[in-house]
Amino acid sequence: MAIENNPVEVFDTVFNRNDAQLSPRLEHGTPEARTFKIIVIGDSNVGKTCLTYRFCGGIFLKNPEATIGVDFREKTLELDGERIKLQIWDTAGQERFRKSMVEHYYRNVHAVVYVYDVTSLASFQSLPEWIGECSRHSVGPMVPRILVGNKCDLGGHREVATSHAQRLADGYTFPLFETSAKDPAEKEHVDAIFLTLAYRLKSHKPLRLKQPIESGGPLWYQREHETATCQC
Ligand SMILES: Nc1nc2c(ncn2[C@@H]2O[C@H](COP(=O)(O)OP(=O)(O)OP(=O)(O)O)[C@@H](O)[C@H]2O)c(=O)[nH]1
Ligand SMILES: [Mg+2]
Repeated sequence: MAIENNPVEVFDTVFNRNDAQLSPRLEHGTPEARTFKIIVIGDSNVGKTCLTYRFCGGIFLKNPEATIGVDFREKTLELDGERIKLQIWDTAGQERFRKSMVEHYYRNVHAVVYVYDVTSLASFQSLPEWIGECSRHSVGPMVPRILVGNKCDLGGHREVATSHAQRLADGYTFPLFETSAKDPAEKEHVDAIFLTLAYRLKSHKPLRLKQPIESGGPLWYQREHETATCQC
């Protein structure tokens, strides 16, 4: 769902719920899934919308419009018998379309996907800026993050070598994925990005709130074991 006009107003009206309700929950005795908020960020045109569409809907969007504010997509997975709902926030890369939404993006976020375009050195060079924006919005070090190089199907136009990206990822200790939202053969790799996060999140239990949710403070998690099999 695209947010247009006044993004914040529409956001509040359409979703009619506050960020506290987006925090992970498992209501015992009910089939409700624990819900985790994942934000997808990076420069405009790197393919954030196409990647999230490929994961949630299984298709490649040929002519997506630039995202205005944020689009929400959800996917529920069953991992080791537990239902996990990923609420994916596909954010706008263009500054003018994200200004009024930025606080919403980062509030109570559980995981972050940073996307760059392997055929655009500029989009890769922007990554420290995006990572810095997360820190400025109090996204803590325990929040799982993944670096994704998209548009690998355009191999002949590549401007960012895998080794170069790997060095950056290693420096931040983020996993690196290179893939293509366009190439149907890459669907499994696209899924792997979000499954990796789902497994990481699944093994996290809410530890305590350093600040009350109402004040916009981050949630912090205690890592437990990671699980090994997927039944999604
Ligand atoms: N060749 C190729 N093109 C892609 C791929 N993913 C996205 N595109 C194209 O790249 C363009 C931008 O894709 P979007 O998904 O809209 O990019 P975005 O990051 O969401 O852009 P903003 O919403 O403006 O932040 C579109 O023309 C897509 O068709 C890919 O894997 N390969
Ligand atoms: Mg988009």
